[in-house]
Amino acid sequence: MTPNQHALLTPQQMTQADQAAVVAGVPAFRLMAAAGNAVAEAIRARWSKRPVLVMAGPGNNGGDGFVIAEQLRQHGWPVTLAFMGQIDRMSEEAQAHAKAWQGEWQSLSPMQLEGAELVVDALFGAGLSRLIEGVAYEMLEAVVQSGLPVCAVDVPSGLDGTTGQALGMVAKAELTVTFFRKKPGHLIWPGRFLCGDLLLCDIGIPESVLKGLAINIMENQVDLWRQDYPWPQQNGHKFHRGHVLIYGGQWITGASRLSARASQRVGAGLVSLAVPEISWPIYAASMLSVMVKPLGKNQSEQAFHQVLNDSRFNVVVIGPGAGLDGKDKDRVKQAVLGTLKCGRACVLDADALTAFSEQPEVLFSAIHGPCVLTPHEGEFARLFPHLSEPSGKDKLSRAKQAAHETGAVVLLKGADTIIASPDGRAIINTNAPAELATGGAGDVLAGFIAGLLAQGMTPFYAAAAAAWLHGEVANEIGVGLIAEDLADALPNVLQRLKAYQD
Ligand SMILES: NC(=O)C1=CN([C@@H]2O[C@H](COP(=O)(O)OP(=O)(O)OC[C@H]3O[C@@H](n4cnc5c(N)ncnc54)[C@H](O)[C@@H]3O)[C@@H](O)[C@H]2O)[C@@H](O)CC1
Ligand SMILES: [K+]
Repeated sequence: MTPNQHALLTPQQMTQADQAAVVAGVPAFRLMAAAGNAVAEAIRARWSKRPVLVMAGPGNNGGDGFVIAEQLRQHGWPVTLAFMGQIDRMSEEAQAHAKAWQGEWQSLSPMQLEGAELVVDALFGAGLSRLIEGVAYEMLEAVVQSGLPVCAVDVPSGLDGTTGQALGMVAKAELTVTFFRKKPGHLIWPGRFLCGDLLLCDIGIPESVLKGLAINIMENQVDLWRQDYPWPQQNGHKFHRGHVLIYGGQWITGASRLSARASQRVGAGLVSLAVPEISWPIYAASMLSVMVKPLGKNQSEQAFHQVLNDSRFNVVVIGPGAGLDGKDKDRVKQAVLGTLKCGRACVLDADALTAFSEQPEVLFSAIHGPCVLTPHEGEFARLFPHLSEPSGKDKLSRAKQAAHETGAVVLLKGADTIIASPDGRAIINTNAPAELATGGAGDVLAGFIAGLLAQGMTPFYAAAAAAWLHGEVANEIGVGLIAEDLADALPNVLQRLKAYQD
């Protein structure tokens, strides 16, 4: 991935960026001044003049705090500065800014909240290295209890900038001001919630420093995959736009139909559904431009393999409504293994994942080609029990590890959907509204991914583009959304995307 404005830097990479900027000739003192000034400006833009408590910690986050305190004081704000640490053990630039602070400071204590109407949280930022304990814990706890608005500098103190997890205690911010690039922890829950509104400020770090950082985490934005987006070509033909084959179940017939419509809407040239003969009339009666293939009377576990022999199908979707009862489960497993064996690109969702929960390694060892797994947390836990939530591992690491172990692109769903590639890259999706948590939305997502894969996008970018489109259509529809609406709202979103592209 080419690092751009959507690159996400871990706190360690941010520190490297900071050091590289200094090497490139930007004095550390100036960076800190710019950071503090940016926060002070954001505070003045958001809040009216009021008594403010600035909590400054022992590192450079605290250094920023001294700059903010002085800036606000110069603009006539009543400022109390509560410091935790030793000035003479701070970095040179932080010491210089601490000396430039014209007021007094007191040792950090919850007592200082008395009379404050705003709290600036500059205790710990990128340098947080352990659980919040002791006086810092008591202070943050008192801030939470006070209910006062908080402006966090870089990250709310106690929030791990890499994982989005709280280490001990975090006071939720109303506004978080960060610098140069966002961090993954700003976007992953609960981090996204704890940051409140996030403001990204330029503090004079040159873009060139990005080249020296091995950046492999990005926020999902159009610029990431717009070059690869498969717009229909004037001289194109439906056979150039791929043919998606979707496995339909016997009992739950809506799910795979939602996937089919989504694949069509996102531009697949042709879409076919392979369904049990007994359910064929239901499928066939409700689909017009989707071809519906009956899987034969006996519906043996091999029936799907015969359909797969047709090499025009270049992408296969298995899972939505596939079924897990009785023989269904074996049929689903055989369909998945057959698809993987013949090297077809595939999207495996829902029942296709759960079908392997007793023997996930059978699935994993069969994956050799382009494959996207789209679990929600429950399905993920069944396939990767060692990586499930109680493991204590954060969502980004879990998705990355799962991609590494399986060789598939793993799209781990949620408000902060993560798309992880086996090569270590990851994209965090941020545009999904709460309305998307509704039955059938995942089936639509699987269809979007398959439709993009069929048109030649790579699995990683197909999954990213699909997740973004999915969020965007949901935002367009808003409250009252049901899964049926999603595919049909896509044309508007695609037209806007195309206009932006042109
Ligand atoms: N990276 C950049 O480009 C810039 C960074 N700046 C600021 O510098 C910050 C990073 O500074 P530092 O690397 O000094 O790190 P921090 O200021 O975040 O904290 C490091 C200090 O906190 C202590 N500490 C860590 N976790 C603790 C815990 N749980 N309890 C008690 N003490 C703990 C460490 O021992 C160390 O003394 C950024 O977050 C940002 O606010 C800005 O000044 C300007 C530029
Ligand atoms: K902070």
